[in-house]
Amino acid sequence: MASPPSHPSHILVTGGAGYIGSHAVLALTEAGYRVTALDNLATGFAEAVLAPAQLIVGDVSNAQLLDEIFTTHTFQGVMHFAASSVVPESVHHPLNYYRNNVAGTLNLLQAIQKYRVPYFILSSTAAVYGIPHTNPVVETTPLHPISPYGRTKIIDEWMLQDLAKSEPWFRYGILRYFNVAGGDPAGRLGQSTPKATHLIKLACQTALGLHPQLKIFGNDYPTPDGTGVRDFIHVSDLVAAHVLVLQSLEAGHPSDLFNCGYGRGYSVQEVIDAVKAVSQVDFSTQVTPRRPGDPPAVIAQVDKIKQKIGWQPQYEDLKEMITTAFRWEERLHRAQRP
Ligand SMILES: NC(=O)c1ccc[n+]([C@@H]2O[C@H](COP(=O)([O-])OP(=O)(O)OC[C@H]3O[C@@H](n4cnc5c(N)ncnc54)[C@H](O)[C@@H]3O)[C@@H](O)[C@H]2O)c1
Ligand SMILES: O=c1ccn([C@@H]2O[C@H](COP(=O)(O)OP(=O)(O)O[C@H]3O[C@H](CO)[C@H](O)[C@H](O)[C@H]3O)[C@@H](O)[C@H]2O)c(=O)[nH]1
Repeated sequence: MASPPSHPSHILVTGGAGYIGSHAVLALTEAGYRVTALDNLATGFAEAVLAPAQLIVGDVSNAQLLDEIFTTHTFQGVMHFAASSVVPESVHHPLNYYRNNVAGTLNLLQAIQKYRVPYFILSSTAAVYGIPHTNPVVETTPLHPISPYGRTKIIDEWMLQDLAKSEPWFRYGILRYFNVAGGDPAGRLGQSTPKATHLIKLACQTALGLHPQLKIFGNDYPTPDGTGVRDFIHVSDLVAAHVLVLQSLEAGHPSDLFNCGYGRGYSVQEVIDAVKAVSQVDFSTQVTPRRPGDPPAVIAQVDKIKQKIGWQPQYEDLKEMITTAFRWEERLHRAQRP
């Protein structure tokens, strides 16, 4: 982690009460930044915004609120995590996704233009690539999103790129996350997302007896063991990348776009075996048909982020990542028991 600057920049973190945003708030605070989170608590939790960061409860779509926030504070940068991000939900309610992810981001960018906030970091996603024909996926791989969610994130990327072309004082970093998992290794934060659909979180919940069994969505993929393969990145490594990208913009580097993963894949079966080993529970699984829209394998090419901003992951070990997720899930489980 970089040493704290002598005059801390003030960073606005939208979605700062959510899973990844709350870890970013913590990483920014530890790097010496002053942090304010803006979150409507749709899927986030006020207690996830750890002091001394401040939370403003409100919506990025509220232009009047943004006027108030940007006139009472001077921000040097914005990290924009606030979004809706459940792929199947985006298929059933596409306009809600365009409203929250596109209109919300547009509203925020209009305020950023009005108040001249120089640095912006966007949460994008591997979902912009759709079903990759080859792996690993490079940043220049053509974009073929297959869900409204993925399309809303491409539109966000385009808005940023066009704004930067028209405003020379404005620079951005776009981070395309692959599969994010785990929690703060010191146990202060984790993934509390309600109704999460993510494999590692669901497997940990199943190990704790919260689900009778874990479904394996297809074992007939053209992969070594037939189950889907994904590139899992620990949330603490991901938010460290955000801080480095922000610092590179502050140091004068140009706008850029980066994949965020580890460049290696684990299969669904390998993840399940690792969760069983960590939890020491041999929970039940059931193979079901493939989940519609799931690519067989998605693995990031991550040379660019390593070479350009010197990002070095610390938590690549799958069992270590799962251990942090499992410990957080145990804590949530204990807190919810009468
Ligand atoms: N979790 C992943 O695997 C993953 C992968 C790729 C990209 N992403 C992206 O990362 C970002 C964070 O995702 P997450 O997993 O932490 O999800 P999350 O749901 O935990 O966090 C999103 C946060 O944004 C808030 N929010 C949503 N709409 C808002 C609005 N209009 N105004 C203010 N706050 C609002 C929610 O209350 C929540 O706290 C999202 O942009 C998501 O698309 C996540
Ligand atoms: O109960 C489950 C849940 C998942 N899976 C499998 O596990 C793998 C990972 O699935 P996740 O739902 O955990 O993650 P996705 O790869 O579908 O999607 C995640 O990564 C995407 C980028 O690749 C998007 O960013 C998206 O928002 C984010 O949820 C897939 O092969 C899926 O079929 C199961 O077998 N059983």
